[in-house]
Amino acid sequence: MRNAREFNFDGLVGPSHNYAGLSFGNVASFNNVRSASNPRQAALQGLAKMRALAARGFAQGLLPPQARPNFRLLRRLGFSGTDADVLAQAYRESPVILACAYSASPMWTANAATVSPSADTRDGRVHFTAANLNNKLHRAEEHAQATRTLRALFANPDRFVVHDPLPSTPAFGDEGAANHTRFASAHGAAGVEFFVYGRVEFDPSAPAPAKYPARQTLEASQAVARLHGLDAARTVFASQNPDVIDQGVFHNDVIAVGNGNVLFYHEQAFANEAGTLEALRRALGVTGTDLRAVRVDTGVVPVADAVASYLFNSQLLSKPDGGMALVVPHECRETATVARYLEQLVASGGPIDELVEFDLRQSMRNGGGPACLRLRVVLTDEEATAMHQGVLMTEDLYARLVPWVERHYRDRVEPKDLADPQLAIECAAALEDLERILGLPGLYDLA
Ligand SMILES: NCCC[C@H](NC(=O)CCC(=O)O)C(=O)O
Repeated sequence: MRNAREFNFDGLVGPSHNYAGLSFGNVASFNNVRSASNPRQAALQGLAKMRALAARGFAQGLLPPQARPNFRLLRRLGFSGTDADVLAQAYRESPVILACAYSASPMWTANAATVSPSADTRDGRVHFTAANLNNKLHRAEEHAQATRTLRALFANPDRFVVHDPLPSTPAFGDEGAANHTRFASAHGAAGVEFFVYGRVEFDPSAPAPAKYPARQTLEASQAVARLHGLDAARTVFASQNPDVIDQGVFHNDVIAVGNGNVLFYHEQAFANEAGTLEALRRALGVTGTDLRAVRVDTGVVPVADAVASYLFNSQLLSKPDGGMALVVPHECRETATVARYLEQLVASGGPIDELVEFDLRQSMRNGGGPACLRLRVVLTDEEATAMHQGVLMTEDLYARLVPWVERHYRDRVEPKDLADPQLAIECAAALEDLERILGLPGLYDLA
């Protein structure tokens, strides 16, 4: 077994962070529509989490924001003239399309890609597939920059492969790592990759939600597993429970999280709980490991409280000196059932023995918790050395990014501000500076 660590790449929140209510099926996004956002605070909250986890010895990096507004999208949809004309016309004729072009949604990097570490893949390289996110207009073009960014960071072809996204059609709806979990006895050991889907395109009799969209299909998950060269005996596909999708669980990472040999999940997470656990046990058995399932019952935490608090949208981190920490948002303390449950959880003598709490309210109000904000990439020491180093979180990088945020970010953005051509100019200036800070010239294709 190779020595490997799990790197968490958090999305650096972009300067256009706003609340546009774009995600039907995501309760927080809908509830906060058109309220004023604070992009500066959002970015600082995210950076504080990255810094704190890095300071504790967890391997931490970041993924840069994307260029906004997306002028290419606006022009393709027929808005024309100078940049200022395009913004004015879009605001007049379709403010919602303008909001889509301005969304800072790439901050939720769990949706950037699915990642398979080299210990799991046939060719021994780390495989990435950028998610097409085709369910929502404001996210459907993220894959272009996500692919470009991943190829810039993980450029060495002997160690890394960044696949093109799957076809952007409903049959291959792909939301990346938000519906993907990896289990292994240790990060560097061969593991089990677990894909959870919300519907099956070519089997109309398969379970599917009635009210809200299922964003991930089985066909997409299978294609990613094929592309990454995963071993069928160590790959599990499971159906999400369609009833919880209809209660606001738009990704599996709102109701389950896994790490090491631990699955922390809600009793209602899967369409077939017993069958899913059995499949995971069998696959982990191939690696000589036992599954430890930590189940939360509906009677203890109702689904609505799990959705409101984002209990399961937590990061489950193996601590350098043993044990696991659960990284939760403040909202968990404010939800009585969840607060009570968590106290008992860490005192229970089980695998999760510590809580780490962060204020991520700016992101939470759009339905993004600690787990949404990070992409996990397990890297061996050699792979870690081969990647671009400028995005790894250090005290020095933190000290450069805080003043960068303070220089470029507004502390208030309301829907009407998206019509202000000055905001677009500020966003462009921020990214121009960021390319320099991260040592990534040409990261953005702004032509
Ligand atoms: N993994 C968390 C993703 C949250 C994201 N929210 C949003 O896009 C809300 C954007 C808005 O409504 O302005 C989503 O639903 O995909």
